[in-house]
Amino acid sequence: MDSREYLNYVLDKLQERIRKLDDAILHGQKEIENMHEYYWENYTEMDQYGYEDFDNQQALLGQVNANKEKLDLRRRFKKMLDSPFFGRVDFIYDGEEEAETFYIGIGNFSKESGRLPLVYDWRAPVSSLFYDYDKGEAYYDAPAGRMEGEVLSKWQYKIRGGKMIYAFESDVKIDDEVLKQELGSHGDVKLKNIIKTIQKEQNAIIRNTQDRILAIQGVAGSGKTSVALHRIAYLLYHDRENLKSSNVLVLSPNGVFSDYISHILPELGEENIREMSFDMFAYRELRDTVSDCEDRCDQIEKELLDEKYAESCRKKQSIDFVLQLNEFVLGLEDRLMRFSDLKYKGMTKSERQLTEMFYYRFPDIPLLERMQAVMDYVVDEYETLIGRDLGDDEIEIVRGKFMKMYRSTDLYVLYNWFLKEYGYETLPQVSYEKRFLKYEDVYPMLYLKYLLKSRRMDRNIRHLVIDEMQDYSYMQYLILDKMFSCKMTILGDKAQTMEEKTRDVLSFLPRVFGRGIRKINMNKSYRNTMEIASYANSISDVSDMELFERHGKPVEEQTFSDRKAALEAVLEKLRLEEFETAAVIEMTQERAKKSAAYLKERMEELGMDTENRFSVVDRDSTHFKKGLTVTTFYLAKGLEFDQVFAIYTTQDNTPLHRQARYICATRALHELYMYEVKASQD
Ligand SMILES: Nc1ncnc2c1ncn2[C@@H]1O[C@H](COP(=O)(O)OP(=O)(O)OP(=O)(O)O)[C@@H](O)[C@H]1O
Repeated sequence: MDSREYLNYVLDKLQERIRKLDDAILHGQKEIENMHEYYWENYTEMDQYGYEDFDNQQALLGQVNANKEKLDLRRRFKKMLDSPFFGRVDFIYDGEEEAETFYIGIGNFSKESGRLPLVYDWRAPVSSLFYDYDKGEAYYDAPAGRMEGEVLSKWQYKIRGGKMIYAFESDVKIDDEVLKQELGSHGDVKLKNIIKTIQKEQNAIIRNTQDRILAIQGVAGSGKTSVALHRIAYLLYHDRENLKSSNVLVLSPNGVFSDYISHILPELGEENIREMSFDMFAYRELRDTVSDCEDRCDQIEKELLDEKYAESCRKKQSIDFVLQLNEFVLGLEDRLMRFSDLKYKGMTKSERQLTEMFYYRFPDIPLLERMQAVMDYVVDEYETLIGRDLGDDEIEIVRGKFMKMYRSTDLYVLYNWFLKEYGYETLPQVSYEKRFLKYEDVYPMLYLKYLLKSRRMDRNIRHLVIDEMQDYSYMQYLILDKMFSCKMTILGDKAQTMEEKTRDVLSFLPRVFGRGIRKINMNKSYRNTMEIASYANSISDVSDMELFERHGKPVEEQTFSDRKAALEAVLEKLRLEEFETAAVIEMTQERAKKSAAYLKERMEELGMDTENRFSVVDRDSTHFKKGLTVTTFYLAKGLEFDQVFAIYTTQDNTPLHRQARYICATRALHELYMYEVKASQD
């Protein structure tokens, strides 16, 4: 059967299965309704122990789940009606006479459940032949062992609306053609799935299951984020027993980024995963100590204005600072405690007895939790003696007596002791409501917290993805190591560090996570045209980057006498009819705000649709929209746009500004405009 016939055959079978599923789902829904009805009619008469009630509930739950599975399946098959497969491999197993044909698509599909697939999921073992080999000897690893043989041919297809647009036998060159088409297209607003064109080096990362921690240093646009998400989809597919979407957490830079990537997993047939920014997590963890904290955006804005500020921040995240905190906590054992005799009704313990217990019975319990352990022990002993449990009120009184033996349990106060002792400027001594923590102190305080109290690790998380790894400090990694002992995919690009110097976290990660970490480099860039990538690299002295051969317009550099003139030029060059996305990227929030106001007004004057095709992305934004986005370089990180207009002033010439320009430039897919504003005005 040739591939067109095969397509029709698969479409036919898909329709058939969808029809069957429709019936089964309807039947299931009726069943659920009947069960509900039965329950409400009979529940007063159900046996007094609740067994029947329980059985009914279980049966209902079972039916609901079964129906949900069918609904998911139907959704997948309906999606497959549009494009059931995109690839094919003809493979002859060693020792066999005839080749077998494997069609590859977004999900598995067979005529009936349990039958051999007509289409194989791109994550199935056999599908790796498609990504890893051209014609010739090949193998894949199946659950039963290694399957060796020869790839006789490989095909690629474009199918839309169930119609074959093209089909050709592919070799390396044509592979590149397809990739070029994919990369050259505009029409996607958010990050797209890349299953049709996953490259060999990317596939190795996606299918890596043996390493506990995978750290990927990849140049801008090399597909790190895409690969990390496809890797999660792959792991979910292969380890369904142990890994559910809810077990995966992405530490992402901000809410817009989360939205930008949010559809990929659902598109690949998986449920979405949880995401969170580390700053948000830190803020939540410190909420009972301080009433508010600065975040990374505040810090970058300050660093742009004052280079010295950056220095002080860096100092407080350094290895030396960590060592000082460790040393401080060692000394704190004595300094923090003031033991005294304890007496409550018949419960008595001398100062000496309590001291001994504190130091010798529970030495491994973190300092701020140890007194509770001593108390539990003493109370337990007393309750056995009197033959009854103490009431809640009594326990509270006893707890008060024990806790008084700490000079302070307030993390804010203890951190201040540390700052004073080691010669740093201390925090103002104010009440909780007025405690506002600068960004430079957020993670040191959190680190101190975890030295003094056991960390509350989320056991439910089995895989952690850390994107933009270069933005996390040594101290932040130590905290992450204390919180999570699960598998991790860590990815980033040292050239995109948002500081004056690039930060190569791979140099210290093994020190934090131990030897179980596997480092991988991705040097080929796919996002930008060659013109844009070469321009960007010249800003940041990046030289070890391989560029994908795709050409576009030259980068336009222009200097303007004032901001208004630059923004007018943006309006002139903006081509929202042709492109889906464009961005004006500014250095600071304040400037982004002003430019956004100007642009919005002017776009309205020009009759453009600002309601649907204009948005401002600031630190509170949670959505990424099509059209023109006005934002700052630090929020644009990780995103991409068809047209990018970077706007900066002549005075923006610190190393950090240079880094910022690099980040702006690498966001552009097709066209890049670098606009310098001459005057010192903002
Ligand atoms: N194999 C591929 N096939 C098709 N497109 C790809 C492939 N690899 C990467 N791309 C595209 O390249 C662009 C960059 O991908 P992605 O955002 O994942 O890279 P990144 O390394 O995380 O980038 P950055 O660090 O610069 O934000 C995206 O448009 C993505 O779809």
